[in-house]
Amino acid sequence: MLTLKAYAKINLALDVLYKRSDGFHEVAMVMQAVSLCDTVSLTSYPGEIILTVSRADLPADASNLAYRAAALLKEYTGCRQGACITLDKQIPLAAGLAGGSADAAAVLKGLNILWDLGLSGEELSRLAARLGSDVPFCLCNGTMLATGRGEILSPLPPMPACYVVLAKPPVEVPTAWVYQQFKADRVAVRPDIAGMCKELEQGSLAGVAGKLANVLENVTIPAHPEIARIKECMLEAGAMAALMSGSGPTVFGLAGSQDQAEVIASRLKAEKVPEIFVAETVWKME
Ligand SMILES: C[C@](O)(CO)[C@H](O)COP(=O)(O)OP(=O)(O)OC[C@H]1O[C@@H](n2ccc(N)nc2=O)[C@H](O)[C@@H]1O
Ligand SMILES: Nc1ncnc2c1ncn2[C@@H]1O[C@H](COP(=O)(O)OP(=O)(O)OP(=O)(O)O)[C@@H](O)[C@H]1O
Repeated sequence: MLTLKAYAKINLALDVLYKRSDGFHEVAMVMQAVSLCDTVSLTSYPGEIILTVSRADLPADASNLAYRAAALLKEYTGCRQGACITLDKQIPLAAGLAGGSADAAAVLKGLNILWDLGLSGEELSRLAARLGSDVPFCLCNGTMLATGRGEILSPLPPMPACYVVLAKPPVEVPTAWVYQQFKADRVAVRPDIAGMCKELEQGSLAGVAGKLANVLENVTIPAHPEIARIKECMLEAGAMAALMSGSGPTVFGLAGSQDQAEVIASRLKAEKVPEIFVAETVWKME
C-alpha cells in the first residue's frame, strides 16, 4: 500500500487580472502549502478504480476529483491496471483550501509510482491542470508564484516557518460563483505581489504578514459577513495578520509561536466557529 499526504493550500496573495476568452480568469497568486492534510491510500486492484471516502457527504463516485485523477491517468497512458483509493478527509469541503485538488494531485503522484508509469513531472502537471487550476500547485507544495489560471508555477523562497490557524464558518462557497461575481473595478486595494516576493527573499515573516491580500474577499465577505468577524477575532487574539483563503470562506491567521496559535484557536472556539485547525507551513515537495 502507498500512503500519501494531500496538503491544503492557502493564498498569501491573490489578484485577479481579467476574464479570459476561455471563461477562466487570469490570476497572480502567492500560494503556500500547510500541514492540514487528507490521507490518500492506494493499493493495486485488477482493472477497476474503487474509491472509499471517510465522509458521507462527499461522493465516492466518478464526480470525485480523486476518482477523476485516476481515470484520467488510465485514459492518458492506456494503463489496464486498477486501484483501491481510500480518502481520509480532514480538509473541509468547498472551503478555499483546495482539498479536492490536493487529493487529485496525490492520486496522480501515487498511481504514477504504483502503476510504474514513469510520467515526468511536466506530464503530471499538464494532466493536473486538466483536473483543476489548483491541482498543479498541489503536486508541488511549498511556496509558489502561480499565474495563468493558476497552473503556471514558479518556486519562491520558502515562507518563513510559522503556525497557521484555519477557521471555516459554516458555509460552503462555490468557486465558480465567486469568480462570476468578481468585478475588477470594485477593488480598492490590489495585492503587492512583487513586494511580497521581496519579503520572501528577505525571509521576513512580518513583511509577508504585512502584505497579505486577496481581491476575492470583495465578493465573498459581503455575502458572508461572518468571515470579517473571524478575521477581527484572529487579530484581536494576536494573529500577525489574517486573510480569507482562495474563494473562501476559510480564514487563516499567521502566528509566530504554537502558544500564540493555540490562544487564537481558543478564542475562535469561544466564538463558536465550528471548524478550527492549527497547522504549520509545509516547505518541501513530497
Ligand atoms: C480560488 C482558487 O482556489 C485560488 O487558488 C483557484 O483560483 C480556484 O481553483 P480551482 O478550484 O482548482 O478551480 P477550477 O476547478 O479550475 O475552476 C472552477 C471554476 O472557477 C472559475 N475559475 C477558476 C480559476 C480561474 N483562474 N478562473 C476562474 O474563473 C471558473 O468558473 C471555473 O469553472
Ligand atoms: N476529493 C474531493 N474532496 C473534496 N471535494 C471534492 C472532492 N472531489 C470532488 N469534490 C467536490 O468539489 C467541491 C469543492 O471541493 P474543494 O473542497 O476542493 O473546494 P475548495 O477548497 O473551495 O477548492 P479551491 O480552493 O481549489 O477552490 C466540493 O463541494 C465537492 O462536492
